[in-house]
Amino acid sequence: MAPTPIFPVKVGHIDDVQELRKAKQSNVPQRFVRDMAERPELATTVTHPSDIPVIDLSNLVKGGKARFQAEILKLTAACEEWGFFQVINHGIDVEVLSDIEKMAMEFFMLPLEEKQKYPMAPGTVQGYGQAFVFSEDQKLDWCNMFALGLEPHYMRNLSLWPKNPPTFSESIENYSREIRKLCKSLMSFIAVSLGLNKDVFEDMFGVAVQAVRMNYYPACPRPDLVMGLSPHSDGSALTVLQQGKGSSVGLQILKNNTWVPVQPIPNALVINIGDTIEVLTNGRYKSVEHRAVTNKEKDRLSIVTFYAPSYDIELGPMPELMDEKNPTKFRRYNHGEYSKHYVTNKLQGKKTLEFAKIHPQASF
Ligand SMILES: O=C(O)CCC(=O)C(=O)O
Ligand SMILES: [Fe+2]
Repeated sequence: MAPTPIFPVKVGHIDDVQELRKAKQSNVPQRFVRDMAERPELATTVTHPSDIPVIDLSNLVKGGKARFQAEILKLTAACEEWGFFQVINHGIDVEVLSDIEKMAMEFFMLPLEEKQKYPMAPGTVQGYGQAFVFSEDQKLDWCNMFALGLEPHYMRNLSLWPKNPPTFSESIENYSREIRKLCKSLMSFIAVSLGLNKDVFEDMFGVAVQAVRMNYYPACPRPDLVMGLSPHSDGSALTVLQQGKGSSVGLQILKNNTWVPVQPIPNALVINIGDTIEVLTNGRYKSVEHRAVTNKEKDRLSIVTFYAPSYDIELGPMPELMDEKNPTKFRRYNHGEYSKHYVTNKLQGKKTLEFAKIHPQASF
């Protein structure tokens, strides 16, 4: 079952951040100003970019036994300790990556009236606007999004694309096909890293759902007061994130209570573990909270693909990964229901995973 819109929701007036940027004001409207505790504290963020693991996919795909084993160990550590890594030598043509970026920027640079022909309704992540806004008093992110729920039949959703010239359809089709291949291959290596059969996820997921979201963060006069994208974990199994060339550094992940920026590596893709893998592995690999911050001078683009099981699939921790010392932490549930829960709640750290958590009963 695919996520369905919920109505009616009163979200109040939502300023378009690109239009605010064009107006060149030195301040930001109150609805974007975070309460003290939620402000990004840009000055105190650590910068150890080299800490975030880098996985060389070529070692896994064609590396020979020794290199394969060594890279699998790196992957295990990356998933266990970080939940995030950057993948290099992923085999995706740089043109495929640059095409989608170009196309996304062309879209965001269209006049507002054009973009608003594809409005994002509350409770869906489809079209242009601000997702995850559900009340009039909710603070807004300094971000514009354009999202396409691609599922397996993504052509259907391409009609959303303005003008839809063949090159646009082609770029997004190529991109999605390549990212799907990458996700399948990463899922198989993740299975191996857990000591499982390499096809276990592929067999379990059915026809995997894929959605792409393009996030555009215009430069902001007060990056210290606003959030580009609120802290959250992803509801997917795996997320593939492309940071736009020449964009400002904006993605940060929460590690040991500190926000660590992810420095873009040219042509690398950022991968992160989503809630679904956390559930399947009974918490061995965790989805990690992340957020985006803005920059005073530079804008930023990210293109994000969420890869998840088919909506009909029932999920829960895998028996192979549980034992007496590691009893079940999550209940079984239908993945479509989880997705619906995810898109109909505001982004708030790892709160959405509460949906699946089992809280041990006090025994009497
Ligand atoms: O723009 C980014 O780097 C973060 C995007 C993200 O986390 C998301 O779209 O889920
Ligand atoms: Fe995310």
